[in-house]
Amino acid sequence: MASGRVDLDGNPIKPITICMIGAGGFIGSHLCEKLMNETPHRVLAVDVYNDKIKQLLEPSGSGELSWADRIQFHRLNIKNDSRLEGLIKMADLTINLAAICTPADYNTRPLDTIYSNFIDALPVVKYCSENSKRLIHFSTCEVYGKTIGCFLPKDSPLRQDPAYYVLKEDASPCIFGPIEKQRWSYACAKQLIERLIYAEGAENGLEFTIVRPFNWIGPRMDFIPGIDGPSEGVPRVLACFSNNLLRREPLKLVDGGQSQRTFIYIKDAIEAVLLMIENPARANGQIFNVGNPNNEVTVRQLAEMMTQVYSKVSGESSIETPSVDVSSKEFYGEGYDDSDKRIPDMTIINRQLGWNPKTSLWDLLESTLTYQHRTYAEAIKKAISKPVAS
Ligand SMILES: NC(=O)c1ccc[n+]([C@@H]2O[C@H](COP(=O)([O-])OP(=O)(O)OC[C@H]3O[C@@H](n4cnc5c(N)ncnc54)[C@H](O)[C@@H]3O)[C@@H](O)[C@H]2O)c1
Ligand SMILES: O=c1ccn([C@@H]2O[C@H](COP(=O)(O)OP(=O)(O)O[C@H]3OC[C@](O)(CO)[C@H]3O)[C@@H](O)[C@H]2O)c(=O)[nH]1
Repeated sequence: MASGRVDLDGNPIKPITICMIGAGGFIGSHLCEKLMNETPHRVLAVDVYNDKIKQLLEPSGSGELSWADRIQFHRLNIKNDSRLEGLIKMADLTINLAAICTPADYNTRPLDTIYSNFIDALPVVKYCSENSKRLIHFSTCEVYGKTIGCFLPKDSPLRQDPAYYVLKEDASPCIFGPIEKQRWSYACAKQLIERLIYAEGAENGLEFTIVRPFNWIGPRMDFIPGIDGPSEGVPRVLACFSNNLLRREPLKLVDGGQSQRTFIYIKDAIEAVLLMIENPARANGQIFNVGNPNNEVTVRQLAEMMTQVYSKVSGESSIETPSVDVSSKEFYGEGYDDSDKRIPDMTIINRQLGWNPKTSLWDLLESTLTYQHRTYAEAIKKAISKPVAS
């Protein structure tokens, strides 16, 4: 059955079945929503949790794109579940999103991080290769590590030259710190699984696409400590800063907030993934940076912008001391290190898929912080007003 939709080359797009591993996470939940709302594809959603896709698992309305029979949740841990191979065999395409991917874990739980990002991904690659199934694997921009430019003297004019900092899939080196900086356990595991997938493509004909996300952010990212996640948990920066703003606490700037990041709105990024899904001839064998080079800020600037935007969407004035500096050792513990700057080169994704990001940092923060405020402000107020047990 054709869906009436056409790919970038004008060919009809046939509905397919996708085995999505890690479908219950931040990116997975947005991808499931997009696939259910805008395409006729079926999803076998695999995860240990489903809270973020609950709305899709309820019976849906009628109509052409009704998702009632098109999404099926399979609660399983891919570490140790023999059902995985069967699900991959039932699908035309597997998308692997499952991973430990919060920096607070990389230096404190390096073994879990390496197992999750390398060892646990091995059977997925093997089953896809042995059963001639297409694989879209989620890697990370962290595989680039640090820029070449950061090793130049602080006053070197070459630091301004894009050749020293723009990150290119087919040219940039992967530069990690020493082994005792366990921060790099994640990047290194992701790099090795990329190399394995690439080798399966070269030697055994695996049809693969590797995605390197550059700080995708938006609603449903991670958790708010003490509300829908552990009180002592440390999520990624969007949720850390959201939590501080909701609780009217200063935002914590690690090592002065000098690191630079480019942030992309999750909805822009999901458009790119859908193009990969529906244009296999253009996406197979490729490694894609997916980010927004126009949205670069230092973490300090991000904190300032989030503070302003949150004031606007919540109607609350900001606190007297909006941010404080904290050392990385204090915040993350021993073995933390950081990527200095992350600007994605967009040549390959532009050439293959004609994709470009659209949403400015201000606009994406406005919609995301509106969501954070609506979702969490009341719960935080209640939690704060509860008397502490003596
Ligand atoms: N969000 C970003 O900006 C970003 C940036 C770089 C890379 N990535 C990569 O994209 C992928 C998805 O990231 P995310 O932000 O959605 O993270 P997430 O933590 O929200 O989602 C990961 C999901 O995988 C599930 N999972 C983990 N281990 C599992 C297992 N053994 N069995 C079954 N399910 C398991 C988790 O329960 C979770 O729902 C990850 O591979 C991550 O490394 C994301
Ligand atoms: O309260 C905080 C929390 C963090 N920081 C600093 O912000 C920078 C970004 O941190 P974060 O978003 O948590 O993570 P990274 O960008 O370093 O790494 C992610 O990038 C992609 C991915 O692979 C998956 O999402 C992941 O590894 C950083 O400099 C922190 O130190 C802060 O100042 N205050």
